[in-house]
Amino acid sequence: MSRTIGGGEEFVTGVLRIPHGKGCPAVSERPKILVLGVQGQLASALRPLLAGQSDRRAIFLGRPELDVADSVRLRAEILAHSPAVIVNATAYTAVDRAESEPAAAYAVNRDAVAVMGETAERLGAAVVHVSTDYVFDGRATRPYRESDITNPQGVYGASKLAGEEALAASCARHVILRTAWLYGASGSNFLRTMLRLANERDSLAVVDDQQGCPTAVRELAAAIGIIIERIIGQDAAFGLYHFCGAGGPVTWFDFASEIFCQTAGYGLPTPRLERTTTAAFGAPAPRPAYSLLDCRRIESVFGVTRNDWREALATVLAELAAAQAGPATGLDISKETLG
Ligand SMILES: NC(=O)C1=CN([C@@H]2O[C@H](COP(=O)(O)OP(=O)(O)OC[C@H]3O[C@@H](n4cnc5c(N)ncnc54)[C@H](OP(=O)(O)O)[C@@H]3O)[C@@H](O)[C@H]2O)C=CC1
Ligand SMILES: Cc1cn([C@H]2C[C@H](O)[C@@H](COP(=O)(O)OP(=O)(O)O[C@H]3O[C@@H](C)C(=O)[C@@H](O)[C@H]3O)O2)c(=O)[nH]c1=O
Repeated sequence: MSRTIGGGEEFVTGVLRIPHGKGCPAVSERPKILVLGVQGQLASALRPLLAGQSDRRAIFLGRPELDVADSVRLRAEILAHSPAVIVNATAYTAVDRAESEPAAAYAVNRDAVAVMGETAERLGAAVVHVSTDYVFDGRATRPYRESDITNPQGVYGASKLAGEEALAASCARHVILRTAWLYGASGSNFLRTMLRLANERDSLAVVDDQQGCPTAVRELAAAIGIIIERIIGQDAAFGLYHFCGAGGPVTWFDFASEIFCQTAGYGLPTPRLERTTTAAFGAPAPRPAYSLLDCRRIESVFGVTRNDWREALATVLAELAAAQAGPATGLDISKETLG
């Protein structure tokens, strides 16, 4: 099976082969980066980033061709590709659904990560893994540091913490990046949910008692790109890092307000926003009331810079507008495009 997805890259039975230019090292000599995950927010943001590196080979493997919960196949695929670096961009991210599907959440968020770690250790490969602010209980009064005690409140956060622990136990060289409130121009995220709901309703109630900071997925991908380079250059400090947008804390209500403030500039209708509470909203999964991440460690060790979340949002909206340019507004937020 062969089909083309975005930017002319060829997608062959689940393997995305990144084209390369002249004068590059032979294909077999280039360090291979195996990205697990194809369609998700992070995998989609990593694709153009890794495509720009002519001296690396990047392979994307994910559903439907590879189910990472199939541990036998996952192990076999990693061994067959024998990468220098594995980036795990798969996860079970349905926070509310995880409460009633814990086995499915743990299969992807813990067990698959354990297999990635064990297999990487056998190969001498490094693993870059992504985790979440939802490993914390939200009772802090200052940004969470990497050394702070975890205490997840829901199944999703608990399964992600179990994945962190499984990777650490594997003894593979690894970097775990905890991030928060990820969003981008594509995929399933709060920004796109807000734009879709604004198409359907005149008013929206949004919780104003959970504090954190939105993170543009393209910025997380850029940080991962820097970390991959340092790993390949044998210059990486492995371990646990926090990474989220700068300028927080804000609430989901603040995020929604800023979204509609900025999209008004594109001539889009602005729904009336009402503040609500987590209790009144009544989502099935508990979420931390405060989950701002202290990101000084990744800034100092890897030189990663972070943008103010409002500026990052403006960039993402411009990207969305460019990708979906409509003649009238420049930003097409029809139900069809937002899914
Ligand atoms: N989204 C967020 O707000 C946040 C995310 N994170 C973490 O960041 C990382 C990236 O998240 P993000 O890109 O947003 O997540 P997405 O939900 O956008 O993508 C996850 C991807 O994993 C794939 N996947 C799930 N189960 C399997 C499986 N069994 N086999 C193969 N692939 C599978 C999904 O495939 P399919 O498309 O087929 O479902 C999907 O493409 C995750 O580790 C997540 O926990 C951390 C903080 C915030
Ligand atoms: C759609 C909607 C949500 N909300 C609330 C529910 C929830 O408390 C908050 C965020 O809702 P969402 O369901 O979009 O986001 P949620 O699934 O909680 O997002 C989380 O995803 C996982 C994967 C993470 O790792 C976290 O960092 C975080 O980004 O906003 C409203 O108040 N009004 C609304 O109309």
